Amino acid sequence: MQANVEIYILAGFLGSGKSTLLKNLLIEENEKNRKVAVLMNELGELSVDSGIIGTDVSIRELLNGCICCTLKDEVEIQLLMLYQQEQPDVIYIEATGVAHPIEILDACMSPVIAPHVHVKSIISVVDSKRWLNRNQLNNQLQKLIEEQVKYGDIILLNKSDCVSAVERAYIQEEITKINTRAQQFFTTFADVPLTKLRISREDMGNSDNETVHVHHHLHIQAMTYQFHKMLSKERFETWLNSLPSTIYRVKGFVRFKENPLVHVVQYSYGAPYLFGQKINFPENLVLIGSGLDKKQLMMELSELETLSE
Ligand SMILES: Nc1nc2c(ncn2[C@@H]2O[C@H](COP(=O)(O)OP(=O)(O)OP(=O)(O)O)[C@@H](O)[C@H]2O)c(=O)[nH]1
Repeated sequence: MQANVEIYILAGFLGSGKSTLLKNLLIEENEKNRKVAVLMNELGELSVDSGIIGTDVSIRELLNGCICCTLKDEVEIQLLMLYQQEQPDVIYIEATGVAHPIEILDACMSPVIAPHVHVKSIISVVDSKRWLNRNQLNNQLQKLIEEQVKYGDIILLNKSDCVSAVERAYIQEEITKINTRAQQFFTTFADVPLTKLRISREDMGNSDNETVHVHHHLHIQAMTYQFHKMLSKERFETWLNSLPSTIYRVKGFVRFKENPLVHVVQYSYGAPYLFGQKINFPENLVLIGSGLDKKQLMMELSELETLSE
């Protein structure tokens, strides 16, 4: 069976250095002979020099919209196509500067593609100078920059050449207050070896019907559950309605005993939505949240299957 494709999400505010980082990573991947694909949410940002990055990089661009909102479905299609047609070892996703990390992860973890990918980390690139001056931005953008930091697994404090040593210490202190767990690196022109960005994965169990794709270090986590049996609709709805607020998203396909149709499950920040449809999809569920108690959730879902027998 084909191994799960690694995914790295490159997030960070406008002009922070995402494309610079991507170029560095592609050069290094080329030296390592790994097969790489790139999903970009921007036009013409990457000047593709195949002499440097190699010719074996599949680049897909998602234009005219944002991958974390209007182009979410497009992300799913592109990832699936890359997985099926190119079979890369790794996919780098460069989001726009205004994309929110949770929404990007949501877009990558569609129930169809989730079983085949492994989101290794969200790398948030911060423009150090911009960080210091962020109060010049409107409240919404300030919040976004802080959320990009809050949900990053690895934070590159880039453009460190533009700030003093004292400022660097101050930035580090501020960033640590917002995100205590992320690894931080000061960089100039996003120069950081790939090995520092690869955090090892810790799987949570290995049973047949569960796969965990995101490392426990990740602040926003995702998990996939594969159903093998039909459920009681009532029990499932009760479970869905009892989820804690730390679970932001649940989505997937479920089959109920009471109804022959596969049901699409959509749950976003507390609001559940179920509807039957005639197309068949693999019956699995993706959950996204922070501090997911994966073992507990696995148990609850498994119980829903057995109790519905
Ligand atoms: N001085 C300095 N400039 C940098 C550094 N890193 C990147 N730049 C420059 O900053 C500009 C923006 O860098 P990009 O890599 O395009 O940033 P981006 O995050 O992809 O930008 P958007 O796609 O617009 O969001 C470019 O002109 C880079 O050459 C750095 O560490 N120091």
